[in-house]
Amino acid sequence: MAEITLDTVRKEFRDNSRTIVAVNDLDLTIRDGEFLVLVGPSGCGKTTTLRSVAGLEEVTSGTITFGDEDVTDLRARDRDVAMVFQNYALYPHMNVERNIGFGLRLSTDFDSQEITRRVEDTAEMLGIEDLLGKKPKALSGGQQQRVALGRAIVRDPEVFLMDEPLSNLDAKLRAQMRTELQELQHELDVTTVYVTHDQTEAMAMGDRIAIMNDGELQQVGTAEEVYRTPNNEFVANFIGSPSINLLTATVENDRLTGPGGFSYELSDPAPVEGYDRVRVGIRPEDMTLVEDGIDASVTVVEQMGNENFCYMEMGEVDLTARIDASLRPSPGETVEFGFEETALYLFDPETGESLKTMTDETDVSIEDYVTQTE
Ligand SMILES: Nc1ncnc2c1ncn2[C@@H]1O[C@H](COP(=O)(O)OP(=O)(O)OP(=O)(O)O)[C@@H](O)[C@H]1O
Repeated sequence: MAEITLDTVRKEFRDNSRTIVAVNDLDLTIRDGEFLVLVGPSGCGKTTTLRSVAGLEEVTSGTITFGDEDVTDLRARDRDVAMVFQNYALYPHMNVERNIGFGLRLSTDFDSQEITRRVEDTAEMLGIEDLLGKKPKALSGGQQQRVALGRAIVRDPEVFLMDEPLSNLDAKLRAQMRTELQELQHELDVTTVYVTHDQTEAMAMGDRIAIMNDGELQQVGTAEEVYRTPNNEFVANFIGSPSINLLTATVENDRLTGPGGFSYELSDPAPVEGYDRVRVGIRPEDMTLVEDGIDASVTVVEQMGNENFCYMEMGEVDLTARIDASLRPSPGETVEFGFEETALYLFDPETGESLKTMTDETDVSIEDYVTQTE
């Protein structure tokens, strides 16, 4: 087991005469035994960060340590890590047993009895002991993914690194494998870094989530922390599905005034003191339709089964509210919406920094959130 520390890790690529900063002085600690999910939009530097931890990229500057050991200059094969990629990279001509044992056979550390024992134990752990004689092409996507995992587990590494390992699976299997992988990781207690661009997957799986944008770490925290107390507008907007509603409002005394008649009097104006403009965020799940709220015009209502998504316009701002399944306003109808002030997010209009610490007083738990949005 190992705690992984990235200290001011920077990775630049040269592309013709241009310098691309893929990872910009990243500080991050992954705790011993933790399942940390690295998430962010395409090109934000997730894979480069993971490959740097693996030793597959040489960092431009900064240090990476596993426990007390500085591994920055160690080659990949001298770091005790196992990687699982989205393309399973199984050897097509080898059966499952040989695929799982391949890495062990290359090493001089294991005799054939030990290899057989380890492969059988791993296959049993993954529920694929009946498939040991089969070739990859005879396996389903989920089974192939288990074999790829088996190849990583069998080595009993200090660190697991996974890059979108479930992205080739269909939605149902992906959801099932998420749970299995999480259970397995907790059972094995191996420090794990898991990369995905899917925030729902990140929320569902990570002990903690590290959100990156443009090579920079935006926030690290539990699902609940990044959802309820985002550091900035980027995190608030990236986490949540459908996305948070955002608008710019002017501030006059205690009153926020925005597009299309948005008007709201803050009972606690302290966060916006000194601002004449702020960015306001309201999560779709924090909005309710009420009788004496703020006007918006309904455009579409999407029925989701256990609830409805109500899409609306308020001046030039598009809004989404998650409303009760029994409520079905008609397109074109003017409705009124409300929210609790504690559920309001406020951001600096220039820097995007959060202006308030959210309190967790709304009734949507993270568990509800994850199941509802799948
Ligand atoms: N070998 C390379 N040479 C030049 N530029 C690179 C190289 N590898 C990555 N980059 C650039 O570095 C930045 C970060 O890329 P990276 O693959 O780490 O992002 P990512 O968040 O993993 O994206 P995705 O989710 O699309 O895989 C991008 O701008 C990418 O184009």
